[in-house]
Amino acid sequence: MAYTSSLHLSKHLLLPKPNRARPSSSRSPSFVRAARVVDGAPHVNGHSKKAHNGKVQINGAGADGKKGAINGHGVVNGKTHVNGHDRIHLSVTTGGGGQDGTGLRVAYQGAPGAYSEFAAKTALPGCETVPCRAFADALAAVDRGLVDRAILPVESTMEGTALRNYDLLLRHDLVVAQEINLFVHYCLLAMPGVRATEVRRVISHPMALAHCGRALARLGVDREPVEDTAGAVEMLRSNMMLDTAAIASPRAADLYGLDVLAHGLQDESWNVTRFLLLSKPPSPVAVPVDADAKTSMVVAHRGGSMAVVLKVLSAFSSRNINMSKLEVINNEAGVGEPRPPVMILDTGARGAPTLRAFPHVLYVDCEGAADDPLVREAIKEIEKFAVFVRVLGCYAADTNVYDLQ
Ligand SMILES: O=C(O)C(=O)C[C@]1(C(=O)O)C=C[C@@H](O)C=C1
Repeated sequence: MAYTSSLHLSKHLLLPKPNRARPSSSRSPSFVRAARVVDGAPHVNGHSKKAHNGKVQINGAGADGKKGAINGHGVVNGKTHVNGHDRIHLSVTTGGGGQDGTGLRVAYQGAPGAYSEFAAKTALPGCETVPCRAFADALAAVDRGLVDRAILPVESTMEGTALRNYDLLLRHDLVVAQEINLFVHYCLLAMPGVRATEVRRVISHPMALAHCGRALARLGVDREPVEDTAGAVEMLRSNMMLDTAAIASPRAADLYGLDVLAHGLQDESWNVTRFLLLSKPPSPVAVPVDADAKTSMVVAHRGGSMAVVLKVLSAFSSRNINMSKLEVINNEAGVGEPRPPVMILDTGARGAPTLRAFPHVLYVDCEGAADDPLVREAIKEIEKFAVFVRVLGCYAADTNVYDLQ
């Protein structure tokens, strides 16, 4: 049987902790933190709103997504909000997310205007972004030393872990240097003058189509996946497609001069994607002394029972180490429709790094630095019963969620 189960996370994605003071950067005024948390509830524009069912409200978009909506279609500032979410307006202007990116080249999948590009610019203000046809090309560009970093989306609040991107990451001798969480606000874009009623087909990245499934069903349009959201917009523009719309960011609309037919197309109002910035080892970024560290690893085991999951949990919990992600992958051969085993580059292998196949794998993120004595002990304990452990990186935990303005 092939299955994945995920106990991950996203406490961090959903409920970011109060932020340590970071210097704001004037270099990237277009990115803001989307939510700050005080007392465990996200604050947007200084308002903390918790719905009666414990879900978070943003700018009045209720947990049922219906506030301000007429037949599920809200209209705010004259724009249609298909899923009833108000467009999120933020007044928190704390600047870019991370380190100075001046002089750094960051590869991303897609055309200019893709969410990955925004995430890279937020994480490394001032960096030069390098578009690539596919994520594999972006990672290969780091491998070959053509760029300094690649950016890879690895999970989203709506879809969980992006397994295909993890597969890619594990095949390379790269380390996680930084993380960044981006609020993903989807718009429906069309050629200037095209009306919503004229749209027969919607094109976008498969993840964007999945995140907007309910809205697209309501619109009753055909869906076609393409490589990335901004690529879809570029395609509309260059082919002058008048019966087709694209799902992409409001920034992509500005960049390519398209009309925004609707905002807030995502099925869930709280739609956050987590990206990792990857570099060649050793990581060029030291975790600042005043920052919380996070360590990501992959653990391969013999399978046969879920007891190993409990052992991993116990290795961390017995040392009071918090885990922020645990993804369980079991790809057994011969039953049902198996997924192929996970291929992991064994970077510690004698001689050249070797690709090894593992059907039973766990993806783990924990709080703490890889060289913290307790984290080291936990990993040593796991190594006793695991077949293979590879630390993917140790980096500063960034619990902020950033938004495009
Ligand atoms: O197509 C883009 O714009 C991307 O950056 C890729 C991607 C993804 O692969 O998840 C990134 C964020 C959004 O969730 C949608 C698509």
